[in-house]
Amino acid sequence: MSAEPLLRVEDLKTQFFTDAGTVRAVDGISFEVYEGEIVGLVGESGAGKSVASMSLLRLVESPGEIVGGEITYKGETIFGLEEGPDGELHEHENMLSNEEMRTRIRGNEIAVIFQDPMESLNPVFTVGSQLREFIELNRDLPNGEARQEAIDMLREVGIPDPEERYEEYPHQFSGGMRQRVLIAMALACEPSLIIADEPTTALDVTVEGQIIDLVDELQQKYDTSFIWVTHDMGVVAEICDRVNVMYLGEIVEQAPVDELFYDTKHPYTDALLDSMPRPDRTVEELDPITGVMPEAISPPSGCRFHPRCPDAREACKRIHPENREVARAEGHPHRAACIKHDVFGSDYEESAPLENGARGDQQLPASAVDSASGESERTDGGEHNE
Ligand SMILES: Nc1ncnc2c1ncn2[C@@H]1O[C@H](COP(=O)(O)OP(=O)(O)OP(=O)(O)O)[C@@H](O)[C@H]1O
Ligand code: NI
Repeated sequence: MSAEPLLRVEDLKTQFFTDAGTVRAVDGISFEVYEGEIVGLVGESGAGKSVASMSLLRLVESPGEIVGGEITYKGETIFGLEEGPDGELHEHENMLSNEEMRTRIRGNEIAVIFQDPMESLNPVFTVGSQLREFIELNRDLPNGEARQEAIDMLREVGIPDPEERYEEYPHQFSGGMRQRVLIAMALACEPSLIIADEPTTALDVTVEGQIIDLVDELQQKYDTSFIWVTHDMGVVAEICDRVNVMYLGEIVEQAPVDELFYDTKHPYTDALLDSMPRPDRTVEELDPITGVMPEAISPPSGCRFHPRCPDAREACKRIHPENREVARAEGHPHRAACIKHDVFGSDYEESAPLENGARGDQQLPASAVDSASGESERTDGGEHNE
């Protein structure tokens, strides 16, 4: 890609320091978002999708903390650590201040839409007044114009009779309509990037479809980029241009959406796709993923997916693969963190297969806190091929 990405995330790590140990919720993820793209973050519950999203806005709360990596947005440093002369890690000197994040970035540059609109809407104020106040706070509009702008925005997101609905309270709106209000609010400051964290998960399929169509339409009109968080591969297929598949705090596969679906490179992505209802398969053919995702507090050694992976071999218990480019498609890398691919140059081929599936659940004991980086060989020592 020649153009600079809007957002670049490099080796981002976010951890929660709990009594039970360190939760490696986001454990070294890297991805980019280019202008006008809808980029998916997909994975099972607990994969780290929401923590990753909150990290991008620097909204992680104690006992959580971003402990490593770099987040760059339009060339500015949202987060960055660098080694000082004393050998310790320090925040970049040009890292945006909390004040700048609050006044300049959040809402204005990067907006967020959550799953539950009632968390973002105050039940005691009318929808219109909340939208108007938000516009007043964030945009420099002459008196009275914010109201009109709010009504226009409600119309824009497909709310019928916006003048009347302006005066109504959130509980008078259906779930889908409330989600439209949040989209209006997110769009109100014309941000360049919107992070949508499972915004349609609570809605029924028909309403979900309508919201997705709306977002598609608005995205084309305003050329806004999106990070779309979901556990649903069907939604990914509908809306995303490129996709990041997350498993236990890591991105295990990254590719343009068609490439991901038709030339899948990671067994976890395969499993997600097999468990998804599709028009070309009957319900009986659905194949739920075996086992449960282990805790981020004690990830398995080697490849974190190996205890559930149908392709796992002995080497997978030992080698912790980084997300490495295995192909290119549509001018973008197709990356996968799986040593069965030749570019890893591992002994996968010669290694003995593991009998997964038959063995059920093979989680490591909880005492193995932090075992992942301590005991595994990593593949990311030097030979990057990008
Ligand atoms: N406040 C917290 N304290 C401790 N651990 C946390 C906290 N918040 C999140 N985690 C842990 O971080 C990991 C990632 O959680 P996250 O909410 O990002 O998952 P997710 O992919 O968004 O899942 P879901 O689909 O359920 O929303 C999980 O192991 C979770 O238990
Ligand atoms: Ni989440």
